[in-house]
Amino acid sequence: MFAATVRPLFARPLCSARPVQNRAFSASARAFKEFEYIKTETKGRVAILTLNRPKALNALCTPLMTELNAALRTFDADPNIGAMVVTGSEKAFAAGADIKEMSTLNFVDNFKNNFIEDWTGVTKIRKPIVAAVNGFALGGGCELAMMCDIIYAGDRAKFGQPEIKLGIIPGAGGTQRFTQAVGKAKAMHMVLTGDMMTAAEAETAGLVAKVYPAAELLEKAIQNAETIAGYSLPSVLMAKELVDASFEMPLAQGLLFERRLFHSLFATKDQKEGMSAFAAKRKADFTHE
Ligand SMILES: CCCCCCC[C@H](O)CC(=O)SCCNC(=O)CCNC(=O)[C@H](O)C(C)(C)COP(=O)([O-])OP(=O)([O-])OC[C@H]1O[C@@H](n2cnc3c(N)ncnc32)[C@H](O)[C@@H]1OP(=O)([O-])[O-]
Repeated sequence: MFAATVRPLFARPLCSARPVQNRAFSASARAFKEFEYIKTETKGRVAILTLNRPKALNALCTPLMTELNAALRTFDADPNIGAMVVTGSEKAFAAGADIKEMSTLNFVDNFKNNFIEDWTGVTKIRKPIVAAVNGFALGGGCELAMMCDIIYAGDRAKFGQPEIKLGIIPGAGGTQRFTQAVGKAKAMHMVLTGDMMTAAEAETAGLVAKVYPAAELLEKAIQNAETIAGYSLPSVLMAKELVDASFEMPLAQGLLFERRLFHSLFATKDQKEGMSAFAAKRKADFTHE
C-alpha cells in the first residue's frame, strides 16, 4: 500500500466539491479507491480508465487530470499490466478543458504556475495507451486523445479544436499533434474555423486508426489492447518509443536508433521464445524478460 498525495493547482477548484488529497490505493489489487472523476478496472493485462464527469461532458479540470495521471502512472509501474485504455462516455470522451474553471485565470498566474503542464503526464507513460473515443473529443479532449498512442473511434464520434470560438487557441497539442496527424490543410481549417470532424473524416485524415460501431467501440478497443499487452513488453515499449522518436529525429538517426534497439531485442528471453514458438507452430508464451 502506498499513498498518492495530490495538490490542486487552484485554490478553489470549481469541479471539486471536496479536497482531492491523500488518496490511498492498492497497486497490487489494481483497485483505486476514492477517485471522484475517473473509474478504473482491469481485464487481464489491460487497465481501463474511464473519465467520469458526466454532468460536464467530462470537461477536463485539475482534479480529474491529477487522478488520471496518478492512475496511469500506477498502471505503468504495475508488472501485471501491459496496455491501457482511456475512454469516456457515449456522449463525450471529453468536451475540452473546463471553460468555467479557466474563465477567471490570468496570464501572469498561468505563466508562473505553468498552467496545464501537470496535465500532460500521459505523454510520459511508457506502456501503450489506447484512446477509445465515443461522442465529443473537443479542445483538450481531442488533445488528450492525441497524447494517447492509438485512437479508436465510435462511428458517431466528433473531433475538433474549437478554442478559437472562446478567444483562445489550443494549448496542449491541437496546433502541433493535430497538424502532424492530418496535415496543414485540414489542421488550419479545423483550428481556424472551430469546425468538427466526424469519425469517418478523422479516419480518412489519419487521426483515427479505426472506426467501430459506437456500441462495440470499448470492447474492440480492449481487444486490441489485449493483443498488444499479450506481446513481449520490452519489444512493445521499444516499438512505441521508436514510432514516437520518428516525430523528433532526422531519418538517419531514427533508422540507427531502430537498428540498435532491433539488435538489442535478441538479448531477451522473449525473442528466443517468440521465434521457437513460431518454428514449433505453437503460441508464444512471453514472460516479458
Ligand atoms: C490533456 C491535456 C489537455 C489540456 C487542454 C488545455 C487547452 C485546451 O486546448 C483548451 C480547451 O480545451 S478550451 C475548451 C474547448 N471545448 C469547447 O469549447 C467545447 C465546449 N462545449 C460545447 O461546445 C458543447 O457543450 C458541446 C457541443 C460539446 C455539447 O453541447 P450540448 O450537447 O448542447 O451539451 P451542453 O448543454 O452544452 O453541455 C452539457 C453540460 O456540460 C457543460 N460543458 C460542456 N463542455 C464544457 C467545458 N469544456 N467546460 C465546462 N463545462 C462544459 C455545459 O456547460 C453543460 O453544463 P450545464 O451546467 O448543464 O450548463
